[in-house]
Amino acid sequence: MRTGIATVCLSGTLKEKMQACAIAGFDGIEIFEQDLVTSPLSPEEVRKMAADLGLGLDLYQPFRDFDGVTPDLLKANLRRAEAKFKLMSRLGMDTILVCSNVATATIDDDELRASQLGELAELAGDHGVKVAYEALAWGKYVNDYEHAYRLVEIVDHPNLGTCLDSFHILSRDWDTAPIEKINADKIFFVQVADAPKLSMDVLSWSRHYRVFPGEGQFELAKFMGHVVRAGYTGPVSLEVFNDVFRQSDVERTAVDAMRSLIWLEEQSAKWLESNATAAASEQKAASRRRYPMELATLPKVNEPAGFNFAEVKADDTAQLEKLLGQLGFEFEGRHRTKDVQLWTMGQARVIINEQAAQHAEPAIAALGFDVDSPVIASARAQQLKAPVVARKVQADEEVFQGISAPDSTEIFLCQGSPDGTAAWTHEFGEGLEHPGSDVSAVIDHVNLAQPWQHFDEAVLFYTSALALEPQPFAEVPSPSGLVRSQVMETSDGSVRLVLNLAPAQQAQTARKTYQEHIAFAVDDLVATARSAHTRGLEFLEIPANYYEDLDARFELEPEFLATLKELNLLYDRDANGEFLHFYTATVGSVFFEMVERRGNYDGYGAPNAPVRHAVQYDSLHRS
Ligand SMILES: O=C(O)c1ccc(O)c(O)c1
Ligand SMILES: [Mg+2]
Repeated sequence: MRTGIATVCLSGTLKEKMQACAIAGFDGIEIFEQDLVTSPLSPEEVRKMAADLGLGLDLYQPFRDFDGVTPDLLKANLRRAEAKFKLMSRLGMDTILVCSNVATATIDDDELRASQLGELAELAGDHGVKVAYEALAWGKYVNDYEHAYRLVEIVDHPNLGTCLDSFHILSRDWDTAPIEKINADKIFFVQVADAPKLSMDVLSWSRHYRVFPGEGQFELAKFMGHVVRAGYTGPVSLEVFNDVFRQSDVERTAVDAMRSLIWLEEQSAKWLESNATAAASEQKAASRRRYPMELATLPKVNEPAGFNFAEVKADDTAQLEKLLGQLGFEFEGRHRTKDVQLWTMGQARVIINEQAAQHAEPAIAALGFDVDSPVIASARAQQLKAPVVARKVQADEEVFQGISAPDSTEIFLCQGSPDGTAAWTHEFGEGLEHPGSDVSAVIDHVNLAQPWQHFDEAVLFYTSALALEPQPFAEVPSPSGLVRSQVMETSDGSVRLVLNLAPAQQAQTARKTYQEHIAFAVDDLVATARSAHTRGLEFLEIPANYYEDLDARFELEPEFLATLKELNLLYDRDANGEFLHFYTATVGSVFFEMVERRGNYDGYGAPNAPVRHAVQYDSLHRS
């Protein structure tokens, strides 16, 4: 698959964008007109730079408001087009995108449109240019890709084809299956963009909220499957208008973009395999290469089976040790060569890492996941351009395959075991065989705060590298704004990550006010809370108003309600079951949560999240 990206996706100057695209490994780019017009580089210099960087200049765009106009306007439009064709010849480019008219079209007549597009194609032919006609979702008369293609068919000129843009097609819910009926020679270009499902006008949605494939909710693998089945072999190019990407680090965004295409390519191949038509499978039997477009695959991974460990890091670890002890964790010993400690409760393993920078406040530093094969999982992550984390190991020590997540949490791919134990624990203390007390406890979920400019990147990272499934995002009210919250989990819930986006105001204060937490699931939360209370644990104090509201909503047994209130426990219930939980006070940027899931409760106590945010906000501003 030939990969591409439109310069409009990225921040910076045209030169910076082109360099970043080359570093990220794109085959070609779409030059967005604005980027050229505002560049100090001459067209010849751009052409040379692209050649030097090994980047194809695959599409010049956009050319707006051409068709369905009065004769006067047509004349002016053809003149304008010719100027661009001449420019393209200096750039060494041969394909231009012409969008359906949104502003100046006054005549809704396909015959007229076809004759005008025919004139454009003829002129383009004189300059060796190919016109890719694209139906914008908000086009005045042409806003449907099948309509745009009908016009291309009517004109029937070698220099006129169509451009398929997933956003314009999927935002309008157009059926993608008819793409297969399009003559592949007439598909001059394919653009891909994902988006969250939002209910708003489609123009604003397109201009501000597009994201890279895998970061939104569109069925892009299916879209691409139909494109591949149509026989298309040209560039598959990202065209993502996004306010955040346009102000983020250009090289990093380009890598995120490339990751999305590598992942989409694999997903498209997968979609084709599981949606093979009878004809296609016969063809498959006949030859291994079923379609003209070759789709690369990746090392395959299953979703992780569980958390292997969580690691918190601090310069002064005393507070962390105290908290874990009060929660009922046992200190299992120090590592034989590294300055790290192992604490366990049942199968929940927490590493306290003392190798932090001076004065570094406690923070979540790493997460380990149980995978079938750490080597295969690591190979996959690296092919998806995840940065590798280097860890020093001595002889006889478990070699951890590590990658760095977008928020720089280190992710370790560990060998899972059927009984939930971890092979590396013997490196601690006196050579523990199977540490862990007789209580049953596991890591239930981990909640990570994401910097605003890396949230979408994180969703794609965990989806593509770890095979976690993103759930629809929610917005949780907090005293300093709505917190965007997105759950990423395995189908059986054995790994649950919650990504939270701190309100911008919080990210801007000098003090690191965002908080992250690790939640442990136990069988008897009330008993766990009572023991923790006896050991002097400082609970997050829940306001009395909360318990009144709880009673109003759930009509709880008075005794049970009194216990919840006494122990600062939170409660939720839905059709599947019940959820009890409590939070500790925060040390540095970390706090812990203890939960008990009853029945098949599958959530996170979302109705209680605003209470937690408010209490934490209050305690921060009091201290
Ligand atoms: O938002 C626009 O105007 C616009 C321009 C060119 C495109 O290819 C597109 O998909 C949208
Ligand atoms: Mg487009």
